Amino acid sequence: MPLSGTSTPVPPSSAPALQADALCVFRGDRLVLDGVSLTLAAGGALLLTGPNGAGKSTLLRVLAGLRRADSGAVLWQGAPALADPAAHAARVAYLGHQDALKPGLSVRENLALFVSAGRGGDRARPEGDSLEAALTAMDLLPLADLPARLLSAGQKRRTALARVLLAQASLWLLDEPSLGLDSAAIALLGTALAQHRAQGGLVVATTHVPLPLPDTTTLRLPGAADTPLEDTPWA
Ligand SMILES: Nc1ncnc2c1ncn2[C@@H]1O[C@H](COP(=O)(O)OP(=O)(O)OP(=O)(O)O)[C@@H](O)[C@H]1O
Repeated sequence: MPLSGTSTPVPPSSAPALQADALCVFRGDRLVLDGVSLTLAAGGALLLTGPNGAGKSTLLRVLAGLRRADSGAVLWQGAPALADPAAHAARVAYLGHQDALKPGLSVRENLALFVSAGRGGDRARPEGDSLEAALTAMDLLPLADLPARLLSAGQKRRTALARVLLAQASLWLLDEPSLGLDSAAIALLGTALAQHRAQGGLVVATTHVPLPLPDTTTLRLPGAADTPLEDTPWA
């Protein structure tokens, strides 16, 4: 059954910043996404929920341009988003399940490598100050000179989130961003999300737990065996 999630209404004259129309994706012989549509205006946030295997990460990767849909379209400001893959990559900051850090490089070196590789960025290029600001925003200054291989899971996640801040991209696509974070780090994530949205940035995030993200729309993907929480034997 086709699904759709729509953020706060936008004036009819202006196209939503991000739009997906009737996306269908097969994985193997299973139709994982069956006509999924969504719209998101500047400053908006969309939560993708649903059971394991429902297709949340798949949808996020399609929106990021990392995976092709079998049918349907992704639009940015009303135009096909993936017609120019480099332009789309520049407007996207993607956080996957893997934190993808170089284990032998320090936290600061990992972030500096990301900046020097020119990753992301449809906004002003980050300067050295931005790197320190990203470290501060994720409370990483005390860890900045530690090799990434020595970080805990939550510390690695905070480093990956600092990289999202550094990308200076309009569209944040976050796969379970709070995974492994303690309550203090979740509060930092909430602040970063709010600042991004206040500047007109967009957020699409998958999650199994509540996130510090007010005024969101939720799109629940049903998956193969969708059991409402209240119907489970332990609820
Ligand atoms: N490489 C692959 N080949 C075939 N099927 C795959 C592949 N990777 C994932 N899938 C299937 O695609 C479906 C959707 O996976 P996806 O990772 O998008 O789900 P999800 O909603 O993000 O799950 P979770 O909540 O566990 O993170 C699952 O049924 C999964 O088994």
